Amino acid sequence: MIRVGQGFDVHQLVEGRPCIIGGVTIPYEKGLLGHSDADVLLHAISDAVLGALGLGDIGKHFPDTDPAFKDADSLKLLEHIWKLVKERGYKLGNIDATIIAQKPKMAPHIPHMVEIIAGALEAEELSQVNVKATTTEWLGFTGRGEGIAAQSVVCLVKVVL
Ligand SMILES: Nc1ccn([C@@H]2O[C@H](COP(=O)(O)O)[C@@H](O)[C@H]2O)c(=O)n1
Ligand SMILES: C[C@@]1(CO)OP(=O)(O)OP(=O)(O)OC[C@H]1O
Repeated sequence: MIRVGQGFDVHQLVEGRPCIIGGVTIPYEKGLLGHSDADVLLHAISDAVLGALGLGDIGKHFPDTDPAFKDADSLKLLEHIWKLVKERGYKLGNIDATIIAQKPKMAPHIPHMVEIIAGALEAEELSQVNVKATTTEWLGFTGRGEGIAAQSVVCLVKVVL
């Protein structure tokens, strides 16, 4: 039995915030705005995982009106979601994700993001986690550097005992 989910998220780029993407703090003049640490990639992955199991979305589990999640570490939120996956008897098949950003350059940071995500989702091998980046060729809100988007697809596999 396999289950598939997809996730999409956007956060605004502003001055005075850290730029945390995929659990990695990327040196950049701006950072992502949100109630949590605004890790747009981990949010897209969280939504994909929740979607695969029919468990709603990240806002349902961690409301942005709840002070408990102010400046929350999105890796911790993903780890909590992963417990729900394991409780239901699933493990990671594979995950594919795309960061949509004109700047900063993601490529040097992607191997570190993959390691972090693979750790949180208890991947058996790093090839189960793929992270990509693309610009939008200066077009739209991402192209103008107003924000960063991310999307993800995840496949979960039922553990056979
Ligand atoms: N923020 C980004 C965007 C892109 N990359 C890498 O550059 C390649 C070319 O991007 P295009 O949008 O021109 O297709 C892309 O395949 C990524 O490897 C990046 O590192 N950071
Ligand atoms: C993560 C949460 C909760 O702190 O806040 P944000 O950082 O605003 O992120 P978003 O992707 O808008 O939705 C989920 C929120 O409930």
